[in-house]
Amino acid sequence: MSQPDEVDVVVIGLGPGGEHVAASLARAGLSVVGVDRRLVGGECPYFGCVPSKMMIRAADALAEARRVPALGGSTEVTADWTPVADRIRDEATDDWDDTVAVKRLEDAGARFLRGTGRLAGPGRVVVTTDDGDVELTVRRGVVLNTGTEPAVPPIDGLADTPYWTNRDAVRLRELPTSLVVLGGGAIGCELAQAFSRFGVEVTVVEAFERILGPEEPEASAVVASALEAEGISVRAGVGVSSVRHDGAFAIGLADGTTLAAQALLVAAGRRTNLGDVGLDTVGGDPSARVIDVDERMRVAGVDGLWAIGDITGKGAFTHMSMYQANVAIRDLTGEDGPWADYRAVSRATFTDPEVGSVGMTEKQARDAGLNVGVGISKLQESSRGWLHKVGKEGVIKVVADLDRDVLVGATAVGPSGGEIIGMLVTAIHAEVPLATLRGMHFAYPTFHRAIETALGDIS
Ligand SMILES: Cc1cc2nc3c(=O)[nH]c(=O)nc-3n(C[C@H](O)[C@H](O)[C@H](O)COP(=O)(O)OP(=O)(O)OC[C@H]3O[C@@H](n4cnc5c(N)ncnc54)[C@H](O)[C@@H]3O)c2cc1C
Ligand SMILES: NC(=O)c1ccc[n+]([C@@H]2O[C@H](COP(=O)([O-])OP(=O)(O)OC[C@H]3O[C@@H](n4cnc5c(N)ncnc54)[C@H](O)[C@@H]3O)[C@@H](O)[C@H]2O)c1
Repeated sequence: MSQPDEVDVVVIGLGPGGEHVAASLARAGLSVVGVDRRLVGGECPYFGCVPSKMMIRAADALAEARRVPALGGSTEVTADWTPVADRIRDEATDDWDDTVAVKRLEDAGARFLRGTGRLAGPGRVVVTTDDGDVELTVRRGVVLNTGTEPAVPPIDGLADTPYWTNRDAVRLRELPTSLVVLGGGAIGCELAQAFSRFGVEVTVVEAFERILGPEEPEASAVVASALEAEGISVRAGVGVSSVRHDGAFAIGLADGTTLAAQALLVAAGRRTNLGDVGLDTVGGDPSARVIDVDERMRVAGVDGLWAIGDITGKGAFTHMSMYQANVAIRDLTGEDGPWADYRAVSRATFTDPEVGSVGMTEKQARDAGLNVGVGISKLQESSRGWLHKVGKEGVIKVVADLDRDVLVGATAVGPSGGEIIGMLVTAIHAEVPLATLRGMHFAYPTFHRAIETALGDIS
């Protein structure tokens, strides 16, 4: 190992946020090294949001075409996976090649090292590359953005089988005839519906009592019945107890039944990449599942260390990684905030119907001891829902803190649920009084007009 290089900032892990931090700080004139052992940009562009949303866009187009007979004519829909597989390769991932992203980073003025980065004591980082170890001394700080890997539960026999994770699912050239999806979270539900719409026979197995566990129960119910109406079998409240593969999968469930399928997709959550980043060398806890950060994204109790993205446990979303990146950039460049605030974190799950949500669920608000009021309206009972006819099911649920007279949480399930939620994000973020919200204009006949009904229902 040669003499350590001295730099201002090292970013270990270049997910969406880490890439943004490295490029922005380099553009601001700091000397920056960005380190990634896989692809610059992380999970989202290559294995996550982007390829999955391309699959979903195509699947939704097929579903809309199949709805034509109920509304105005006839269609014959022949699904073809080839354009989707091609688009993922050509437009999204460059066939899982990050040359463009590396050039973008280097053009911003950062140095890129492909390898595994590890803290090696205060102000020191060692990067293990194919050409040996590179030692770096850091003047200003290290930013961790090491993200997650798919979690694979310790199920009898599973490890010895050719199961897929999201990283395999987005690379498929050809679809299986049948698929079991282990896990009914966001990944499981989104991909289950996309594959089903391309003709795959899909079963979702979810150990918790309902799919989309972090969402409101009303959202889980609407999505579960939409999936079932399309022919997806949803087995909630039962875990997978064994997996065997002998040409095809035999998946044993805890209730004694066995499912047969050509393919198995494991979508059972994520494992944070924190075990091998050398947290122990700076006084951190190497066995921590998530890393504690303050409002400036500084790691609690460790000088000169910032963390952003999924590893902070504040919400495993690209927009969270980018939000926290901007906070860390402000702190590292000596700006005066604004600092991180998580009251109005929003998310969209791109099932059809879509689930948009923000802030607290009713249960979270009650557990927090708030004086809770809840209002609900059903999209299918709104004018727009009635007009929409097929695919009209949905629900708006708002959760209010009656003592403060503001909303603290909301869910919008239905066509464009992820867009409808936008105004409720503003309401919660800006703490708009309920009386002000109730006095607004809501255009007729929009889906978001159902929010007015939900506000009127709060009790
Ligand atoms: C199928 C799927 C669909 C998704 N859809 C959405 C969506 O629609 N909307 C949304 O907001 N979010 C979505 N997500 C979540 C989103 O992908 C992540 O929240 C996002 O990528 C942010 O992650 P991150 O910044 O923490 O890092 P990641 O994207 O996980 O990147 C971390 C990077 O660090 C690197 N790394 C790890 N350890 C080291 C080390 N020691 N040294 C060097 N490099 C290292 C990894 O190689 C990786 O490139 C989806 C995820 C999946 C899997
Ligand atoms: N649209 C989006 O924003 C989007 C889309 C996909 C993923 N994501 C992010 O990625 C994260 C990971 O997604 P995910 O769906 O993998 O995780 P998740 O934790 O949300 O869901 C995993 C599900 O698997 C179930 N499970 C675990 N072990 C099981 C077993 N042995 N048998 C049956 N079920 C089992 C869990 O009960 C859980 O419901 C999400 O938390 C989300 O933040 C976001």
